[in-house]
Formats: sequence, C-alpha cells, structure tokens
Amino acid sequence: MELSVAQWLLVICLVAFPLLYEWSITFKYFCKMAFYNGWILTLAILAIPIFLLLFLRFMLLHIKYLYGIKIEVRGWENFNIKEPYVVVSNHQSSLDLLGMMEILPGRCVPIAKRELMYAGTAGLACWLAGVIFINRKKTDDAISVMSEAAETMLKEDVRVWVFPEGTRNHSGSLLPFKRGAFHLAVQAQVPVIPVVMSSYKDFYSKKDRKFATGKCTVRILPGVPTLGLSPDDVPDLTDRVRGLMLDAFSQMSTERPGKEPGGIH
Ligand SMILES: CCCCCCCCCCCCCCC(=O)SCCNC(=O)CCNC(=O)[C@H](O)C(C)(C)COP(=O)(O)OP(=O)(O)OC[C@H]1O[C@@H](n2cnc3c(N)ncnc32)[C@H](O)[C@@H]1OP(=O)(O)O
Ligand SMILES: CCCCCCCC/C=C\CCCCCCCC(=O)OC[C@@H](O)COP(=O)(O)O
Repeated sequence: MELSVAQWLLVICLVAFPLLYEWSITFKYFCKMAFYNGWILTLAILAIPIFLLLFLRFMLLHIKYLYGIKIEVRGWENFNIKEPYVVVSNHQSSLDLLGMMEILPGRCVPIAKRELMYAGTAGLACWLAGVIFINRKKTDDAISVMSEAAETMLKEDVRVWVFPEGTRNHSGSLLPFKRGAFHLAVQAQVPVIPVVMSSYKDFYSKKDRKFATGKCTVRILPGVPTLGLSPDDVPDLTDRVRGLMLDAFSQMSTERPGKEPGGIH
C-alpha cells in the first residue's frame, strides 16, 4: 500500500507530536497554554447564552483536573459575611482563573482590564456575565467606573473582586498595590477580604516555559473593616492589607508544596 504525501505528513505529525511533547519542556508549555486559552474560548461559547458568573465558575472548575493542579483552600469561614465586600488577590498569571473560580463567592463581580472585553468569545461571556471593565490608560474613567461600582455594591448587594497589583506579576512576590480597590471599599464602607494564592513556581513559570503538575494553596484571610475610614486613610489601609498578604504569601512559599501526580503531563 502506497501512502500519499498528505498521509506521510499525518504519520510524521502523529509520531513527532508525542515525542516532542515528552522531550521538550518548552513545546509542552506552549501546547498546554494554547489548550488552556483555546479551551476557555470554546467553553465561553457555551457560556454566552447563560451569562451568569456562577455558571462560568462551574464550567471552569474541571480545568484543574485536566492540568493536574491540586488546589487547597484555607479560610473559607472568612467569606461568611452577609454584607457586600471587596476581595483583593495577588495576580501571577492567567492561571489565577483556576484559584479564583475555586472560591468565587456568590454575587461577586471581578474588575478586569478593558482589553479582556475583546478576547473573542471569552470577552463576550465576561461582558454578558457583568464583569466590570476599566480602562487603565484613562485614570479618571477607571476611577469613575469604580465609584459607580461602590454605589452598585450597596444598591444591589454585590461583592467585587479586584487584583490590586493591576497587572500580572511573575516575580515571586507582590508588586506595590494600586489604591483603587481600597478607595472602593472605603467609599462603600465595606470590608476588604484579602485572598492569597501561593507561588506557582514549583509547577509553572512563563520565563522558563515550564508547566508541570502541582499544588496551589489559596488562603482567604480575615476581613479588614473600613467602617469609619475616610479617603485619607486609604494609603494606610492599602499598606496594611498588602503587609498581611505579603506575610501570608511568604509563609506559604516556605511550605514548598510537593508535586501531585495526574492530569495532563
Ligand atoms: C468560560 C469563559 C470564562 C471567561 C473568564 C471568566 C471571568 C474571569 C474574569 C477575570 C478577570 C481578571 C482580570 C484581571 C485584570 O484585568 S487585572 C487589571 C485590571 N485591574 C486593575 O487595574 C485594578 C487595580 N488598579 C487600580 O486600582 C488603579 O488604582 C486604577 C483605579 C485602575 C487607576 O490606575 P492608574 O491609572 O494607574 O492610577 P493610580 O493607581 O496611580 O491612581 C491615581 C490616583 O487616583 C487615586 N484613586 C484610585 N482609585 C480611586 C477611586 N476609586 N477613587 C478615588 N481615587 C482613586 C489613587 O489613590 C491615586 O491617587 P494618590 O496617588 O493615592 O494620591
Ligand atoms: C478572536 C479573538 C481571539 C482572542 C484570543 C484571546 C486569547 C485569550 C483567551 C482566553 C483568555 C482566557 C481568559 C483569561 C482571563 C485571565 C485574565 C488575565 O490574566 O488578564 C490579565 C490582566 O489581568 C492583566 O494583564 P497584563 O498582565 O497587564 O497584561
């Protein structure tokens, strides 16, 4: 039986792909990231007609199993607050979505950069689900969107999730915090609940093109009240919350979680 050129190419690809995947850490990294983004874009098509953040959450929960990432959550009790609050969490990578979806409280809306709105089906699903978009290039616009969010939180009893570093940070520590989240909490007079995701460096590194299986701990810290605080107190509140998160992050980094078997290797 003679094979056509197309068939030969197919055979070569079928043989080369698994070999490359096993031998090259970089190839594996790009495959896994491509699948991550592609899978989210695909799932978003299903999410578009439902447009509920809670639905997005349940749709994305299985991804940690595909990637063999074990997520341990500590401090659930700190979310047992009936009133609205502002969640602030560290931001290492787009993989934060996994930790975020693991604990996303009900009626909680994330604040995201405006560019995400144009991320194809995922952007549309986020927009329909009520994600709040801010234009980081126009400070005044971003501030007025966040002030509106403070009113909405109280009027509609919603919680808001902010990444106060304002950008992804692979440095293995926390960047200085922007103050928007804390102004928001003070304006609404609601507590700030810090959430810390442990470092991914044991299993994921964009710089080294590494993406293995592993474990991440997500800690929900006790809420920090803002009742009675004024805009003048925001710098101190920001520093205090960052200090608490940095302590938790450093402590979790020394715990050095071991690798977990399973998932896409
Ligand atoms: C199946 C499909 C699934 C799809 C996926 C599911 C959904 C998941 C969605 C996940 C989304 C995750 C997205 C993550 C991101 O996009 S992170 C990037 C965007 N977020 C942020 O940037 C938030 C943090 N940034 C801030 O808080 C900033 O302060 C900001 C408000 C944006 C303004 O930034 P900037 O222009 O850089 O200015 P400064 O920070 O320097 O601030 C200038 C002065 O203004 C004061 N300030 C800030 N906010 C306020 C406010 N609300 N009210 C009054 N004043 C404010 C600030 O304190 C500065 O003054 P001083 O220097 O303190 O005097
Ligand atoms: C037809 C258009 C196709 C567009 C393809 C876009 C590919 C992206 C697909 C899916 C994205 C998955 C959603 C992940 C959400 C994670 C949010 C995130 O990590 O945003 C980064 C933002 O916090 C900070 O950005 P910068 O670090 O400042 O940069």
